[in-house]
Amino acid sequence: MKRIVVLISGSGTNMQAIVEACKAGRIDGEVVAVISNKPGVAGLDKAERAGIHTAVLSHKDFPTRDAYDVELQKLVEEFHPDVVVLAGFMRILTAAFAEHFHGRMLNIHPSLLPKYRGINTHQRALDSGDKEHGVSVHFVTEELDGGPVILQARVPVFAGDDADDLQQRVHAQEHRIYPLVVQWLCSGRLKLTAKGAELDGTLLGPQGYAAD
Ligand SMILES: Nc1nc2c(c(=O)[nH]1)N[C@@H](CN(C=O)c1ccc(C(=O)N[C@@H](CCC(=O)O)C(=O)O)cc1)CN2
Ligand SMILES: NCC(=O)N[C@@H]1O[C@H](COP(=O)([O-])[O-])[C@@H](O)[C@H]1O
Repeated sequence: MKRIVVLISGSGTNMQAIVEACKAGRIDGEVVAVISNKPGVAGLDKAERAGIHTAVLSHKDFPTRDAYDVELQKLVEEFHPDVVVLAGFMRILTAAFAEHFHGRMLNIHPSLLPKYRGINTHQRALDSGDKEHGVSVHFVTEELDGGPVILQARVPVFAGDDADDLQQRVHAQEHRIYPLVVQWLCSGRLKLTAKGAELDGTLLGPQGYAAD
């Protein structure tokens, strides 16, 4: 049973999907802690209702990004994680933090990477007139949203959509694919090697696993 620590900054619906998958036996793991950089967010309530230890470490209490990440790394390690999951965690992590958890830290990003790294992805897709949008799960490296992509899911963009419409459509796919990838990592099927992301020993393409 792998130990999973989830980092959040907001509503925590992806964290909840992973917790539910663990409890249902679809992930060979247990979420042992949920840590937020923001106090009072709904994701903390969701975790507490699920009986999961929560902690808040506010970046506003630290003079630099490096100082924050040193403390965040100590806090995360208190729970002896096998896997660290970023689930709407809205802080850019330092190279030292990313390296410390190299190969065992995942992120979910609301775009079809490499398109739209960073934030505000739904509006950017709308502004570009994209007819397709989606979500990517990737390993976390120093390069922001640049780590090897593991799995993507696509959603259509309809005329009249606004950013909230896209967010809801993307969220539904996130809750479907993130638990899958977390299980691949927990079960040992997924590894980050010098060649990139490998699933069952097969190197994944630049946009991750392709079912067909
Ligand atoms: N070194 C890395 N850090 C992080 C990665 C990563 O791949 N490498 N993924 C992000 C998650 N993310 C998008 O998926 C993301 C989160 C936050 C930001 C950002 O610009 N944050 C600002 C603050 C924004 C805010 O508070 O609303 C900042 O940190 O100054 C961009 C992308 C997590 N970290
Ligand atoms: N750049 C990171 C980013 O924007 N991540 C996005 O934040 C949301 C968190 O929702 P949740 O808190 O309900 O899981 C998710 O849509 C995730 O893709």
